[in-house]
Amino acid sequence: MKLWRGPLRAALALVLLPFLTPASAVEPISLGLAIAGAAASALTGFISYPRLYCYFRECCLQKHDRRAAAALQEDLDKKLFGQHLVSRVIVKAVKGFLNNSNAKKPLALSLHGWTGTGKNFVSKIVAESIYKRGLQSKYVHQFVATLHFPHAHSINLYKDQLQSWIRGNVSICPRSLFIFDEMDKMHAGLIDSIKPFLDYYEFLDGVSYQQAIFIFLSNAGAEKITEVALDFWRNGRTREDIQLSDIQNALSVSVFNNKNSGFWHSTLIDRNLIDYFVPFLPLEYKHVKMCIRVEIKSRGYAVDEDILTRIADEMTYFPREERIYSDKGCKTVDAKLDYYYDF
Ligand SMILES: Nc1ncnc2c1ncn2[C@@H]1O[C@H](COP(=O)(O)OP(=O)(O)OP(=O)(O)O)[C@@H](O)[C@H]1O
Repeated sequence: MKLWRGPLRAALALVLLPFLTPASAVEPISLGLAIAGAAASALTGFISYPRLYCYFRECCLQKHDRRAAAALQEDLDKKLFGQHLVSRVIVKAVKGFLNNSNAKKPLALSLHGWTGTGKNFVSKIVAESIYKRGLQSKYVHQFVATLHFPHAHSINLYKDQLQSWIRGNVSICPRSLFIFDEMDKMHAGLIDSIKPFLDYYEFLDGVSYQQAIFIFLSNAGAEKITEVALDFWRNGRTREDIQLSDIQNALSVSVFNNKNSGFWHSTLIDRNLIDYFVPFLPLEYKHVKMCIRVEIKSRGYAVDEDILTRIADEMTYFPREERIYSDKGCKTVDAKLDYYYDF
């Protein structure tokens, strides 16, 4: 209870002072001064205990980093389906980074995969593991290429804006999280403007970026990932046999050479500033069913197995002959539920 001693004692003095002193002995001025002093002392005591203060108000570096790493593992294990590589890489990368007080560069993760396979979902889980308010946190910043950087002719303006947004936000909070969605729709060259922030500099103009986290999301490379997954399937090997080394190099090369990737010939890849390329495997029928089940439960309804199967059957699957992978992943599951359940 050491934490409380300072502010508590001051607050107690504030309340008890008029009762402990004979009424006649307390002049209005000294009473006023005493009250002001006690209030100030209580306030400074309160503010000087960051943990307590941050319990009520959001702070940079809010969660204890070890707790954040444990929460991340737990959430991914519980909520993410069919992505053994993702869970493994994200937990290792984020945990290692959060626990390293001497990081030489910010953490940069590039998430790739088919639509609806969980890239945004995982970014949200990462954000929530670090900041209680997750994506709503003032230290988490999300950019969507088609929304924030729509015009090719404004690329120089976007480069300046992007740099000053990042510089400004990291100056306020070193443990800022930046999420770039739709990288495959970003104009080539734009993302290179943030290269200095991802590099191994201790300080740039007095600001250190070494505690920041950058996450890039993209559909680029999805074909490559599917190719590997299909190869395993056709050779009778399980999905869980796929190792990161079976995909990662081919993925980074394909993203680098893909004119529509936003990373086309990017110096971020060229200079090895992306720490991990994280492959999201296409989701199978059984994973779609798991998503539907979660969605039904989250709406507070009893699971009707017939409806669940019907919705999963309605989704479309590829390749045309084998029909193994959902072409929308788990996207649109919630919309289909609205049709079957009379909410
Ligand atoms: N692997 C998964 N495990 C559990 N739920 C998932 C998974 N993938 C997707 N979902 C569910 O589907 C929703 C949509 O997925 P999400 O937005 O993460 O897809 P995405 O990969 O970002 O797609 P896009 O490339 O189109 O942006 C999620 O909010 C989540 O509810």
